[in-house]
Amino acid sequence: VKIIIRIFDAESLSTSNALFTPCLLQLFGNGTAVLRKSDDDRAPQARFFPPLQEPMLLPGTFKNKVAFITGGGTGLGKGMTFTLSSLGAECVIASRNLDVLKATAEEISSQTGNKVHPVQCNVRDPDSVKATVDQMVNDVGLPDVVINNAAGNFISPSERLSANAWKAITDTVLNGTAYITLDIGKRLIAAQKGAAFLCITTIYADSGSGFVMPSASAKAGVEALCKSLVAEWGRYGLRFNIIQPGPIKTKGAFSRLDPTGKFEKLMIERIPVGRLGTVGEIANLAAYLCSDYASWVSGATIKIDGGEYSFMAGEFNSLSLVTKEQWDVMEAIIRQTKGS
Ligand SMILES: CCC/C=C/C=C/C(=O)SCCNC(=O)CCNC(=O)[C@H](O)C(C)(C)COP(=O)(O)OP(=O)(O)OC[C@H]1O[C@@H](n2cnc3c(N)ncnc32)[C@H](O)[C@@H]1OP(=O)(O)O
Ligand SMILES: NC(=O)C1=CN([C@@H]2O[C@H](COP(=O)(O)OP(=O)(O)OC[C@H]3O[C@@H](n4cnc5c(N)ncnc54)[C@H](OP(=O)(O)O)[C@@H]3O)[C@@H](O)[C@H]2O)C=CC1
Repeated sequence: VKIIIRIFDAESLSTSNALFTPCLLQLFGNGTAVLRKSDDDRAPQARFFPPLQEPMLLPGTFKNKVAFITGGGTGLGKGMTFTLSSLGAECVIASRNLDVLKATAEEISSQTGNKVHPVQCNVRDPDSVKATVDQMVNDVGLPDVVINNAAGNFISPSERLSANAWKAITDTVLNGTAYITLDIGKRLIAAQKGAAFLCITTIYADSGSGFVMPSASAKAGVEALCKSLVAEWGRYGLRFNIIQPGPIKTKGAFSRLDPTGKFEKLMIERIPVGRLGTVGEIANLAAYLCSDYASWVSGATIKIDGGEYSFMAGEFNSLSLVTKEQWDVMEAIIRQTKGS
């Protein structure tokens, strides 16, 4: 990309045509205008990749199973709860806002006919976690499925973060996952009961990411926690897997990560599939990983991001935004070049 900018900056290409402006964003903006048929929220190729949302597993896959989902009242957690409940699970959803949990539980159980239990829980507080798990054990017993989905996040330059901002995110994401996993795990081990654990992290758990530094640090820690327990707790009948979603337009995430709405377009431009992911797509993958069809899957980390991570990783992948006319110009320059 740097090469192209230099080329377009060259005097030999001096022109008023905006296509040759020496500005990365403008270059990409023009490329996008070419790619986009309209100003909707999908690129044209998205028509090849329709999001199928309905539960894909067989009805009854989770019959007689209990699933515990943190953050199950909203967004992806709500979607996973709906799918598991549709497939027969009795779900327990836990987060801080009991009114939201109650509304979600009512909505889902009325659609699926299976009970959903709302339990207030602050995963940052180990005593609250213990009380929540006590209540679940009392109401429905120990879970067969545990999904660590609750999270906190917001974009901010790291130099603006207070110690408490770091703590709010890392306590929720990393410590919260640890408190839930240790509490439920110990009880499962004592009861000699197997279970499938799933952690929802994100694609930047691998790479780190500026402007969400506490979240990136905590999500990487969650992945290390999971992978450690794959090895250590397999002998107790416990398996652990990780889903790394790319961008999915939930209110919780996008209100904090794209507060002006300007970033969404940029995300779609770098997603090869040409659209954001959907809640139903995450829910189907989660259901599979937590089902007995995935009994032999432990220690898997699955990216579900429409190819965004690969796109961002490749040095020259942004060239996919260069138009045919721009390629004609560049090819001519390259072919004229002789020697080094
Ligand atoms: C796009 C592809 C990849 C996407 C990945 C997505 C990952 C996600 O995790 S999305 C999930 C988003 N959902 C949530 O965050 C839901 C829960 N969030 C919250 O409850 C809040 O946003 C928060 C995390 C801030 C926690 O709220 P709480 O009421 O407990 O804390 P506060 O007292 O409000 O804040 C704690 C300290 O953080 C400072 N702070 C808050 N917002 C900002 C900000 N925008 N910039 C800088 N600092 C902020 C706040 O001032 C507090 O610090 P202090 O003043 O020092 O006490
Ligand atoms: N949407 C996206 O683009 C992506 C999301 N993710 C991950 O997906 C998961 C779900 O995010 P999403 O659905 O988008 O966002 P939401 O904000 O809807 O979900 C976060 C949930 O966590 C709960 N939560 C937050 N803090 C606590 C706490 N201290 N104790 C208990 N529960 C808490 C919230 O409920 P309450 O406020 O009631 O406590 C909320 O239900 C997260 O792990 C996120 O990191 C990963 C990649 C991309």
